[in-house]
Parts: sequence; structure tokens; C-alpha cells
Amino acid sequence: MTHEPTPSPGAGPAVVARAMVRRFGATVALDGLSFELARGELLGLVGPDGAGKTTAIRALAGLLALDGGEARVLGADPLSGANRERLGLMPQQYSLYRDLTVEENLHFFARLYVLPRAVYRERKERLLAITRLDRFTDRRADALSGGMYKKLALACALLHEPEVLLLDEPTNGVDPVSRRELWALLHEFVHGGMTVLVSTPYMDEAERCSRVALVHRGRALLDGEPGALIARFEDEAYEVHGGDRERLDAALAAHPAVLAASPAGARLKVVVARGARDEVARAIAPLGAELEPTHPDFEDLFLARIREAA
Ligand SMILES: Nc1ncnc2c1ncn2[C@@H]1O[C@H](COP(=O)(O)OP(=O)(O)OP(=O)(O)O)[C@@H](O)[C@H]1O
Repeated sequence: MTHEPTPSPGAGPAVVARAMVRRFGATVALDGLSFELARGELLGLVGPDGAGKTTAIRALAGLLALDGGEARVLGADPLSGANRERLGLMPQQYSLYRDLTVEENLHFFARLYVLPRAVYRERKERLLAITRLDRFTDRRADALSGGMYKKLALACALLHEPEVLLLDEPTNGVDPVSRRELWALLHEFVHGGMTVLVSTPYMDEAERCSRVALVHRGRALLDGEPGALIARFEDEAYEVHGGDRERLDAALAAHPAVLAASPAGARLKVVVARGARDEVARAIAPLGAELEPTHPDFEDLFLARIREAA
């Protein structure tokens, strides 16, 4: 009888997604998505609704089978269940018991994980403190704000101290202060050695990740450290000053060198193909508008890449 070699606990990447393919009828949710996470790394899967983020996370959590490619978590096929207790999952709709209090929910999950009483007590104290829910232990889950609810869900997903944590859009629908707190928590966990994969539809959150994979239509359009991706951005970003907004929108949408146009406060921000500034400036000058250079951000990068990919 032959045995597959057991991977040593510290060896190899924590998470591997290799050319993952998954279809739902005629819909291709994953179309060759690949990325990897080293141990102790925080990777953001950033992409719009329907990009395939949830499907990728579900495949890595062992909740659905792939039609092609490979998923590995801590060296094992997630479907095998081999590493289930080393994995934490916070799905988009995290099912807490809404009629139970904060403490009762934690207790429920502790029983699910069969945690010894003393271990549970110690972890509960710590998780309540870091999520700052310690003042609300008697509040029912359905009376928590959106941000507090997510933090309780996070605490429940962490009770068994997973080595790898998968979070599906944890900041969706959460106010900006709680969003910042959630990100700070994730960085703390990573600092403590945890591997974290987090999905988000918010482009501005890309900058909070140590690495991001930009997902669009089931594939990664870009993968790298956010600062480096922006630094390598070859197109040019401008603010548009003056002009009538409606006529400008039409002119910019029709111009082949304009890769993206999006509102930036009261103004428009455009991404222009490298070297095409003068050409675009000439096209909008008759409308009384001009271009002023600005710094590209992750949204510019993303919109430009989607346009190129199309
Ligand atoms: N169980 C399913 N049955 C049919 N289609 C599905 C199913 N799950 C996902 N899809 C489709 O697969 C595509 C990718 O969906 P997925 O939920 O992975 O995207 P997402 O990036 O997580 O976006 P969202 O934030 O909207 O969940 C979408 O077109 C979606 O409608």
C-alpha cells in the first residue's frame, strides 16, 4: 500500500487556487482563477458583484466541487475535510442565532467545536476584548449594529483558532468606522501568524491588503502588492475641470483613448491611455473642459484593466 506523503505543517503555501473552473449551468463562475497565499499572508480578492469571489471561497472551504483546476488548503484537498479544524470560514450571510445574546452565540459555537470549558473562557475573553464586544455580552444578536454583528460572526469563526481564515465580504454593509476596525483586526491576526483570505467588492479596500488579486469574470486580472501595482500603472489619470457634465460624459464615453471615467466628488476622473493626453484634451476643449493630472488609485487601475480585458 502506498501513502501520499503528509505535508509538514510549516511547508508550502497555505492556500493554493490553481486554474479553478466552476460552472453553474451556462454561467461560468470561475474561469481559470489562480492565486496563492503564503503562510501568514493576507490576500484580498477584490472584484465586483458576480466576479466569482464567493464561489472561490466556497471551493477553498470545501463547500463545493470544482469542474476543473485545483484547490489546496494547508496541503490538502478541501473536499477531503482533512484540515477542516484548521480552517475558519466567515461566509457572507453568517448564521448567528439572532434571538441569542452575544455570549450565548459564542457559547453555542464553542460547544460545536467541543472546546474545553477553560479554553473557551480564555478565548471568549480575548475575542470579546479585541472585537470590543465585551460591553455587549448580554445584547441579542438581532439588536447589534451591522458592524457589531460582523465582529461577533468573526469572533465565532475564530473560537477554534484556525490557521487559515476565509472571509467573504466581511465589510459589506458595514459603516466606515467598523470597516476600519475589522481591517485592523485582520492585520492583527496576520501579525499573529494567521493566513487570511478576504474578499471585497470595495476597490478602496485593496490598499489595506498586503497582496491583492483583482478578480473579474472568474479570473485574476492582476495579482500583486497594491503599491507596486499602482506604481506600475502605465496609463494616466486626470481630473476633468469645467464643461457641461452631460456632454462631457458622452464625449469621453465615445473616445477610444479614454479607458475609464468615474465621478470624483463634483468632478469627473478619467483614465487615459498612455501618451493620449493631448488627443483627449483636444476632444474636450470645445466643451470648455480641460485635464489636470491626478494620482491613479486602485479603482482607476481596475477599470482600465477591465476595459483592456474586454
Ligand atoms: N449556486 C449558484 N447557482 C447558479 N449560479 C451561481 C451560483 N453561485 C454563483 N452563481 C453565479 O456565478 C457567478 C459568480 O458568483 P459569485 O457569487 O461567486 O460572485 P461574487 O464575486 O462573490 O459576487 P457577489 O458579491 O454578488 O456574491 C455569478 O454570475 C453568480 O450568479
